[in-house]
Amino acid sequence: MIDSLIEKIQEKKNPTVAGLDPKLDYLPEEMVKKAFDEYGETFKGAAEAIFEFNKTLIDALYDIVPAVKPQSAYYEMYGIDGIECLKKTINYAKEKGLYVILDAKRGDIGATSEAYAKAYLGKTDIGEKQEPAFDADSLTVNPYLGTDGVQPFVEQCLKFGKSIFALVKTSNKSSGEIQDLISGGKPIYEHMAELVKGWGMDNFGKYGYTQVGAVVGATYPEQAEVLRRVMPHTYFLVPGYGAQGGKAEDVAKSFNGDGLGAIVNASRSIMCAYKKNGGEVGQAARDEAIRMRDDIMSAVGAV
Ligand SMILES: O=C(O)c1cc(=O)[nH]c(=O)n1[C@@H]1O[C@H](COP(=O)(O)O)[C@@H](O)[C@H]1O
Repeated sequence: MIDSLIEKIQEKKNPTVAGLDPKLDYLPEEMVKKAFDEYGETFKGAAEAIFEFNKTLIDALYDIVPAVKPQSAYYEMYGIDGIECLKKTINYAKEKGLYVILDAKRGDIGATSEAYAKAYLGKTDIGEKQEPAFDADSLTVNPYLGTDGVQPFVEQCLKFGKSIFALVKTSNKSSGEIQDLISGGKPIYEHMAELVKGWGMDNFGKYGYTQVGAVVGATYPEQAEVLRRVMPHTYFLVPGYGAQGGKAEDVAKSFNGDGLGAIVNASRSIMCAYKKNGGEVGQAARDEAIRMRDDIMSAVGAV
């Protein structure tokens, strides 16, 4: 439920999410060496090192951030061992009370989206039984296949109390190639915003937000301002703060007047803070997460 994310944001007074996008290069050398000494230079060794890194980050952050966002690609890279590490990371974060937004940007024709939706948010049918496979709280979804590709995710959200964030205006430099094209007098991302709004219509939570959120990049503040008006009841996931250059005053455009409405992601700037600022991984990540929280809160006002 988006309500559960909102409550965690309010409890921590922090509208930010820490991205868990772990490349081996981001890990301290001794952490990688220890795992390689035990398991060799193998996917298993890499996955063990990454889980250790994620645990260190989660332990350092869970009492100050409401959510984490593991990016699936950084785990898929290490095959089955990487996927297992992703699942262990999801479980560990949930045990620590964090809301887990799995960033896998899924989306396909309806039938295949249904399989993705069951895999990541709902439960898989096995004979008479149903088992959760990944059991994330939320999933990023690529909605550019249209309504039939998104509806199965919405159904699983309603059935199992989950949420999704659909890509509307992405943070990357080429996002305008398609998303900014004008059609029928307005940009494609605005058409997408109207669809996202419609998909969420039937399921408002108690704080007035729907289970169908939108991804709106921190790097496009003018567009965010428009999108905030088009989708007043939609929660925004705002990536692009920090490493991609988004600033607090930029992300502030994605919030509503009540200080709710958006959660801002940073991955590299938190994970790799120890490389830039010195100190150990966990403490440096915590210091950066606190700095980011205070920076954004001062631009947004109270949560
Ligand atoms: O869906 C996302 O999270 C996402 C959408 C988008 O438009 N831009 C974007 O950067 N992301 C993700 O947000 C994270 C940004 O990471 P940093 O640039 O290291 O903070 C990565 O996991 C990206 O895959």
